[in-house]
Amino acid sequence: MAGSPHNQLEYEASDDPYCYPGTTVLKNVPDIRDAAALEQFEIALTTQRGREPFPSGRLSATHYKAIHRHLFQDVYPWAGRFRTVRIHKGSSTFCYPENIDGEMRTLFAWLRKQRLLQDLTSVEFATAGAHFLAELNAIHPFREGNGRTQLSFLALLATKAGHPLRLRRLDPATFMAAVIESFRASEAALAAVVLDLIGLEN
Ligand SMILES: Nc1ncnc2c1ncn2[C@@H]1O[C@H](COP(=O)(O)OP(=O)(O)OP(=O)(O)O)[C@@H](O)[C@H]1O
Repeated sequence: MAGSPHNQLEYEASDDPYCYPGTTVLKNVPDIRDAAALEQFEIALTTQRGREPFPSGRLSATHYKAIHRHLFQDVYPWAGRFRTVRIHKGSSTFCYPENIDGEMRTLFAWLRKQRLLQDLTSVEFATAGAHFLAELNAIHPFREGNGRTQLSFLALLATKAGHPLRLRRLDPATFMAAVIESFRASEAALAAVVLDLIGLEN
């Protein structure tokens, strides 16, 4: 999450049109050319935007884009728009750009069919919420900012479903390990993290 070490987690992309030529620094609104300075700016501005009310919506794919746009509007000119390049992290290759729109439609149709995960027990919500997060992460629709958008959206979903998240309990390293595990093998660890965030009170 914001502030996590980016060393081996950085996207690897050659000739990435999102970056300044010959660098891995993403082109950005204030035209910052230094990676560390950009990271600091990004954390500061997205934290500030994260404290503001989020755009309202129907918890749809369009709403998901609006949340990314809200968080990253000061940082990236493409905030709120799906990526057009292939990306991977470590050994995980995310959805090819030509399939993102269709995969997002399929995932959000599933979410609607599941009635936005309402009327579920805590354990049921955690299991379904983890599946939703795992799928979202496998799609990774944005060039940057997927983690923060995933969690912001899950928090909205959880509140609407009556299981508000206590995000102060989130341990970024545990969360990331569980997300990576969900990509490779099992969603169980991620469900346990979500359950811990909502508690067992209902
Ligand atoms: N090797 C990996 N395989 C699958 N998912 C990964 C891997 N490494 C990190 N992730 C997940 O990718 C998401 C982060 O994506 P991205 O870097 O686009 O978001 P961010 O908001 O910019 O970063 P962060 O979440 O670190 O603040 C997190 O959910 C993280 O757990």
